[in-house]
Amino acid sequence: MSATIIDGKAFAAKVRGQIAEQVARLKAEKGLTPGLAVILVGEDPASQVYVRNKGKQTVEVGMNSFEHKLPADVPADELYALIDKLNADPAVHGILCQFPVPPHLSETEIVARIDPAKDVDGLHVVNAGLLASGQKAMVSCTPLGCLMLLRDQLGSLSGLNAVVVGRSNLVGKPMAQLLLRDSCTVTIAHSRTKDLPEVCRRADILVAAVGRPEMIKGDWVKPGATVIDVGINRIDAPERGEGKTRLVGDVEFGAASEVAGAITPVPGGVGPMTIACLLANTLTACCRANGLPEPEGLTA
Ligand SMILES: Nc1nc(=O)c2c([nH]1)NC[C@@H]1CN(c3ccc(C(=O)N[C@@H](CCC(=O)O)C(=O)O)cc3)C=[N+]21
Repeated sequence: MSATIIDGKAFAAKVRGQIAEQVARLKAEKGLTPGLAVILVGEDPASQVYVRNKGKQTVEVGMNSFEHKLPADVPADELYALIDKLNADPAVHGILCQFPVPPHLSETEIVARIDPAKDVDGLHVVNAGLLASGQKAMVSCTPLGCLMLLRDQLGSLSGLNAVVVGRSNLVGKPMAQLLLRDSCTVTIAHSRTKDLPEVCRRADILVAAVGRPEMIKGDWVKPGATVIDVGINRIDAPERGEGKTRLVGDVEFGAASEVAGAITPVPGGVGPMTIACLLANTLTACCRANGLPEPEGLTA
């Protein structure tokens, strides 16, 4: 038996199409253009690529993209002054500071400085609290993207056993909250979990977000389960030639896809959904800021 491969790239393109339609309507009917500000500190090459892709896709769906590049040694005060300015700017509906930042800056303090209503990463404690207490929040892009893929694949998630491996504030914890909200029975597991393979084997929905290449083995997967692989790990690929690398997930894809009912690949799975949901969150923030109804099909 071979699993359905969930095409996150195609699904993300569809979501971006829906966003573009709603952005066009917002412009025509209300004269509003959603705006996303992205702050990049320093010149990390991988971050530069991500930020460029985000900017490109933001413009493609008809939104305004504001990029702010700061030197690696920017004093914290200057960064905060920029965030304050963006918080106060009515043309900016979403603010994202690309992580990681240089060690003299604190990610926690940066996130705390962003207006929760503009926190399209969903990292502010106010958003974490709103989500946990079942209220309207900004939800982290990656878990939101995973939820969209799961709903598309399974329809109702009600009553299913979901196991989330990983407990980060960015993915594991908000993912668990969203699954709980969709009436799953949720287990949050992690690297210290006793009998992790056994816990994973009980999962109808298995979300892997540990950041360790191919840690989740094929025989940890329940036959027919839906597997969402959040990991994006670059590993050496000497078989492709000297010095070459390739991307793998947190799941041993080959073996798992023999057992699972459906599985996301890496690349082409969750990654593209993360950026699509960043745009979705920016549209949502714009609607909320202007007292308009929530965009359709793009929120948790
Ligand atoms: N404040 C903040 N928020 C973030 O959401 C954030 C961040 N900082 N820092 C870096 C990570 C990483 N991240 C990715 C988004 C999309 C892909 C993606 O689209 N990946 C493609 C291609 C990957 C490739 O070819 O390199 C795929 O999986 O198919 C990957 C990684 C968002 N991040």
